[in-house]
Amino acid sequence: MPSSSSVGLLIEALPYIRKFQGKTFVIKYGGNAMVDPALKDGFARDIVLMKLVGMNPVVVHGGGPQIGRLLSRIGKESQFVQGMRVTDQETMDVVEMVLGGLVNKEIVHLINRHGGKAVGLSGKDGAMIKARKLALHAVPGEGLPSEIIDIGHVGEVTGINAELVSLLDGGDFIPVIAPIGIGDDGATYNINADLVAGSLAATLSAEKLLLLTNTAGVLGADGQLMARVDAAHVERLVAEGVIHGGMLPKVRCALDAVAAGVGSAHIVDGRVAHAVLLEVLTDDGVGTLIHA
Ligand SMILES: Nc1ncnc2c1ncn2[C@@H]1O[C@H](COP(=O)(O)OP(=O)(O)O)[C@@H](O)[C@H]1O
Ligand SMILES: CC(=O)N[C@@H](CCC(=O)OP(=O)(O)O)C(=O)O
Repeated sequence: MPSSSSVGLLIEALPYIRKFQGKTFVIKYGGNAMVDPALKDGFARDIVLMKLVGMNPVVVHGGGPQIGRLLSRIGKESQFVQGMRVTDQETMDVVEMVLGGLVNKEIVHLINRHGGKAVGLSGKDGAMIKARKLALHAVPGEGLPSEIIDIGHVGEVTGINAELVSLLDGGDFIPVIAPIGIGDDGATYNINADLVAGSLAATLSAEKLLLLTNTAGVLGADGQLMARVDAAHVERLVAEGVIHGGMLPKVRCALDAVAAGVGSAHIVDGRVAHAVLLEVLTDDGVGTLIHA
């Protein structure tokens, strides 16, 4: 017998389930949030439940730590500039193997084991993610000499062909996407998963963009969680160095997504059990809301 408190939770979820019928949610599952087997199971069940009650979850995954582990096994150090992995040709091969292979299939398998119908794709499938070489600009105070920094085969999204994603959504499938892009020149690009999630959310006019990571959300100068933050405040925190590293692409893509019409963007603590459902189906959101 469910207790009255679990019935209360279901009743709390009801208006959200009605409001979000048929709506698309882009959920970025960061490599740092894929730590504990119970949490991973919880994530998969959240996604399956969303689909069963009529929403369209689209998963974009990272896998930075998993890439780093394989690189170190072949004797290669990981190096990051502004949260982006410096990617030579050998690193690009490892990135494609780990993201398109291991991590993608692990998530697909998890979702399917919990009763979903997940299909794994990389940006090469259906020519989905078009990219060009990222022009990374030096941030003041970083001590780097040139205006534009060359970090190798790192890409930025130039276009998304979401036809395949829409087809899968319509057919009851759950797309699980690895952030690999293709250039006009045929080159393969390593793209930060946050940036792919943001662009995909904008292309699909998503209701929400959720970025699951390993912090409570965006922390301010005092180290406290910020419940909401806007564009001007983000730029101040970046200039002060309070937002740095892996949080930079997150806040930037979240701002771009809301500016492009995505309903809302949230940076969410993936270490909290069922963080996705807590954000989507309850009155108290978790993490930081990024608004224009
Ligand atoms: N202001 C900030 N608030 C929270 N985290 C921050 C902030 N600035 C930098 N970070 C860093 O960003 C990290 C999240 O980015 P990243 O490691 O790339 O995660 P993911 O693998 O989930 O994409 C945090 O663990 C933290 O170290
Ligand atoms: C260019 C770049 O940095 N690409 C990332 C792609 C994976 C990713 O984004 O993983 P997380 O979300 O787990 O950090 C990388 O090589 O690590």
